[in-house]
Amino acid sequence: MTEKSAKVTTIGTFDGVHIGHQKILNRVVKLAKKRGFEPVVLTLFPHPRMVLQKDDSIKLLNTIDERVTILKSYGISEVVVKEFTKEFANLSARDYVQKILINELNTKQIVIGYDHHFGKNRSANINDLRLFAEEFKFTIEEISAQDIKDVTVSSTKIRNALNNGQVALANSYLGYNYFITGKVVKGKGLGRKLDFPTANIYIKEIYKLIPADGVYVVKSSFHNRVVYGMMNIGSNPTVSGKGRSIEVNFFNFNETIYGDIFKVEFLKRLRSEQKFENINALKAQLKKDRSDAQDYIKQLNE
Ligand SMILES: Cc1cc2nc3c(=O)[nH]c(=O)nc-3n(C[C@H](O)[C@H](O)[C@H](O)COP(=O)(O)O)c2cc1C
Ligand SMILES: Nc1ncnc2c1ncn2[C@@H]1O[C@H](COP(=O)(O)OP(=O)(O)O)[C@@H](O)[C@H]1O
Repeated sequence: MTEKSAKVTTIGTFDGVHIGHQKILNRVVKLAKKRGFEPVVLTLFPHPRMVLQKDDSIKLLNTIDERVTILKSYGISEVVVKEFTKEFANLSARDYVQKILINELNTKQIVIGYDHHFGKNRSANINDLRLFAEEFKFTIEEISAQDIKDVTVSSTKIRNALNNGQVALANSYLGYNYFITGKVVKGKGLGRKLDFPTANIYIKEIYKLIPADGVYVVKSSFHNRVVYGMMNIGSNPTVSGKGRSIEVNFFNFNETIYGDIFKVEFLKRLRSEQKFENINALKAQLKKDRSDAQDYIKQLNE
């Protein structure tokens, strides 16, 4: 068997991979380059709360596939996703370090926050890690309390912003536009009658956070061409819709896209969802929404 390449490893959930996380990733990438090692992230999935408290109300900013893609886009060469099971939660701190960080990954340097806890019941801390570092011959780069305090963003703040519809604020914390990824499915077939066909987006991951109900300016791409549009999230009260749907009317676009996968980015919130007197009133509002959205896009591209 060939020797595994040496790694600089950081560990965490990194939900959202926001600008605070990006600082840590940059440090990992830089250190790895300096020492000729590979920059690696070890991340756990599902979220411990989903497993230990069987909490399926928990919402995350990224699906696990999105998390891996975004982490790699910041220069991480390998993302190791460890399935968080009850057995995993029961690993002693020592077994976790020896089996996973050393034997599996060949970690030579760990980049970690001063307040990181690990192992069964999260009982071990950075001081324990220092003892393991001597035994297993790796070094530790600690991210200090001050460095962590300097970053005022958090995954929780971003979740709160999105739950309030504040997508522009969320985007400023994320350092990229918040997005969803889903498949185009059949809707009620009313959109085309309104002259506003809408692609209904189905997201299979129930733990993905969907921003607050309302109307948003969005951006996507189709065969490498940028397409803009307007999205409604809600229950379509005017046409007595049931359940929550996510639908986009793309501008200057006329394609049948059922079954296609779309990544859709949120740019700006336009308004709340409303119940209109009748279909004509809804249609008039949709015309105004399109005009507002296009004004915004024009200004964006100036
Ligand atoms: C940008 C946009 C805004 C919308 N706003 C509302 C709204 O405020 N109230 C409402 O009842 N429906 C709203 N709708 C949803 C329409 O009622 C919906 O597109 C129509 O019912 C077609 O549904 P279908 O795609 O399932 O056929 C909106 C749709 C879009 C694309
Ligand atoms: N500009 C457009 N924006 C969104 N979807 C479009 C557009 N032009 C054509 N389509 C197609 O029309 C479908 C939506 O039509 P619609 O009448 O709203 O029916 P349904 O909601 O039942 O699918 C989309 O899934 C897509 O395949």
